[in-house]
Amino acid sequence: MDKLVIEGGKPLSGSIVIQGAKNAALPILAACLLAEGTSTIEHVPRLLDIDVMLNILRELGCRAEHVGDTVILNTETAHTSHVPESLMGQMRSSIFLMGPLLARFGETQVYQPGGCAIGERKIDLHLEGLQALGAEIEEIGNRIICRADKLYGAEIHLAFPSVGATENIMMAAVLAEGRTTISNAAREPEIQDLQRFLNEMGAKIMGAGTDTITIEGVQSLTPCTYRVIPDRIVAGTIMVAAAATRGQVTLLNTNPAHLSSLIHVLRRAGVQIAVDGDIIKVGCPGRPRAVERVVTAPYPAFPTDLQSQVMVLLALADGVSILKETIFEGRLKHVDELSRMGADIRVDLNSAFIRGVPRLYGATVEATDLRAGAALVIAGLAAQGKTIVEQIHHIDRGYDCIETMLGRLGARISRYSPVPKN
Ligand SMILES: CC(=O)N[C@H]1[C@@H](OP(=O)(O)OP(=O)(O)OC[C@H]2O[C@@H](n3ccc(=O)[nH]c3=O)[C@H](O)[C@@H]2O)O[C@H](CO)[C@@H](O)[C@@H]1O
Ligand SMILES: C=C(OP(=O)(O)O)C(=O)O
Repeated sequence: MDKLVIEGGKPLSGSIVIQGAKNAALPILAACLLAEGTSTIEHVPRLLDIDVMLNILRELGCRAEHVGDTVILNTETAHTSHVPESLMGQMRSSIFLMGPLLARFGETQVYQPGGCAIGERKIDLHLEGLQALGAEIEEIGNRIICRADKLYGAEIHLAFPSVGATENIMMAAVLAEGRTTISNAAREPEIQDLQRFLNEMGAKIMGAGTDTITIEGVQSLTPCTYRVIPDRIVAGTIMVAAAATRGQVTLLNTNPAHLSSLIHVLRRAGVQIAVDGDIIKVGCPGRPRAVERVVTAPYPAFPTDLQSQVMVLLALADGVSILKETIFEGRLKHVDELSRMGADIRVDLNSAFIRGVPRLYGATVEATDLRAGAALVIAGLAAQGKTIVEQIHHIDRGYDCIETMLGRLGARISRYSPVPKN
């Protein structure tokens, strides 16, 4: 198993171009199935999750190439709507295939998706949405069989603004007969990106970015060329790393509007941030201040995917902060690892009470999930001494060579791969 070895204590400095968004690219790649032919998707990061998505698409009969950051995907040859269990289990985003496969083939067989162990992560809202469009769903153990000779537009109210359920319903409804309305829809920027992509293929969708999305079904879609938005979570991770190491970093190719809740929190912590078009400059010359209360919630509120990274900054801040996680019930596992590095954090239910310490100390720690892993890397960069982060396959799901990216900013970080046995 690969590990990251970090010599901490060096402020990050320099500039960096932000990769394309994993959480936008994954549903867009699945949505390519809706149009038979070759789509070209640009700005697709090179990540484990993207590899898994492309492998699933190949298994379905598509031809997929990932050259640089461009994916060329021919879906014309797709011949099955059955996703193998072993591939479904490799990530959460495999569930995005359900809507497009149902819309294209009139039936699909999938399994419960895998992914990071950050909570129960049910898929009931996905299934209820597809049922409302006319699908019959049979669950046999882990297996889910979904059938609909035809899909019909419907009014769907989500009990919770689930990102994945909103996207799956959009993808299924796009070829349904009539109008679908999703109320209490998720408003994340990745949903707006999916709307833009589907509309580019000929769909008629309005309202992404608000809590009501309207989809007028169309007969067919045409493949297109599309560029994925920048990854706001990777950008946010770098911003926090710059602040935690008291460095000075310029981020290029960002969408600052997508980061406004983080920018607000960082400014409250005393971090200096300047925004100019798609450029964000972050500097933190002194010790950050505690932030009384940060609560994760659906967009545009503070994102759960940046909770663990910001915890590291608050662990080093002057004073006591409270960080409350409201999206995933199991997303505070990094607290134990940060405590091993000297952080003073107490967890009560879904809230972390963080008493800032002047410094963290290097230790051997384990990434328990993707963003927890990113947080431990930030902690290692800011800490005194050597940190070894294990189980970094989680990090590789979402960051395109994190060590190269941080190395360009002056970080002393390297990947250790065990020598293969003969
Ligand atoms: C690939 C992708 O885009 N992943 C993101 C997506 O995940 P994902 O789409 O899985 O997140 P959701 O918004 O669906 O989940 C949010 C909450 O709703 C619950 N829920 C969800 C669906 C459902 O059918 N039933 C149900 O109860 C989940 O258990 C969780 O507690 O949004 C999350 C919340 O912003 C992010 O952390 C993930 O990075
Ligand atoms: C939780 C995440 O991803 P996924 O939904 O793919 O598990 C994430 O990107 O932080």
